[in-house]
Amino acid sequence: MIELKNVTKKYGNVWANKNISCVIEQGEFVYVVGPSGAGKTTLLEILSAQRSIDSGIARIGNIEIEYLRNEQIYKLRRQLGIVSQKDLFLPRLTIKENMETCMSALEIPTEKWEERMAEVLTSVEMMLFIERLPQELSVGQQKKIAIARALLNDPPVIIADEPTANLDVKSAKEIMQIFFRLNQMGTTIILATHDSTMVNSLRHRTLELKNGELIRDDPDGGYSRFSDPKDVYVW
Ligand SMILES: Nc1ncnc2c1ncn2[C@@H]1O[C@H](COP(=O)(O)OP(=O)(O)OP(=O)(O)O)[C@@H](O)[C@H]1O
Repeated sequence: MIELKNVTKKYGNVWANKNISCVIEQGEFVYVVGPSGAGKTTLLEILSAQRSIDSGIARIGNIEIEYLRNEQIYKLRRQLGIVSQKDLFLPRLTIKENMETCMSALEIPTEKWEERMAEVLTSVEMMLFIERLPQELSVGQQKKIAIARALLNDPPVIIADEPTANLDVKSAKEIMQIFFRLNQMGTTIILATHDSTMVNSLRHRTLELKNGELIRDDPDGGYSRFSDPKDVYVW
């Protein structure tokens, strides 16, 4: 379970997150929506222990994020799958070498590397691309690799920040199918997006932020109460 109680984060005079409270249970699929600058990335960074908070309480499991010492933060992050807005790959290393670097950091035993890498890359249909350099892949393919990398430690929770940004509809659907499949297998998914059509098409609980405040926590989902019901993708 993830729990936020009156969480606040300010940058100077800007309330990036203001008094946010919510509980996310294991196995939920939650969209985080809102206009640019609403505080989505800040919220996801708090949930993944990448950002400190000014006040309130943020808990992942029974771990209180604010009071973590450094090595505990490192341990906690290793239990989360994080897909950031900008996926950082080591540009001179192949996908295989990038994955190996990550598995080394995660302290996965070397004898398990090949099997683990094949498992996660096959799950996103990218096994054929392991000898390529990151820049030799399309944006959508890089995103799939980023998801595969986030799966290496088999995390119970995946936090993804706009994973379909800058993708065409077909690629966006493919990426979302991966998240839906993972969720069906029990993984908690917390996913920030601007894609109102996606949020309306496959409805899940939706947290809507505006000016740093949580203005809607809707278990029935949908981008907005006022959104056009015809505004959906055909799957
Ligand atoms: N490191 C920072 N320093 C100063 N202000 C910041 C910083 N990070 C975010 N902000 C400000 O906090 C507010 C929330 O930003 P955040 O990136 O969380 O929004 P967002 O909803 O993710 O936006 P987008 O959809 O454009 O990615 C914005 O006003 C932003 O300018």
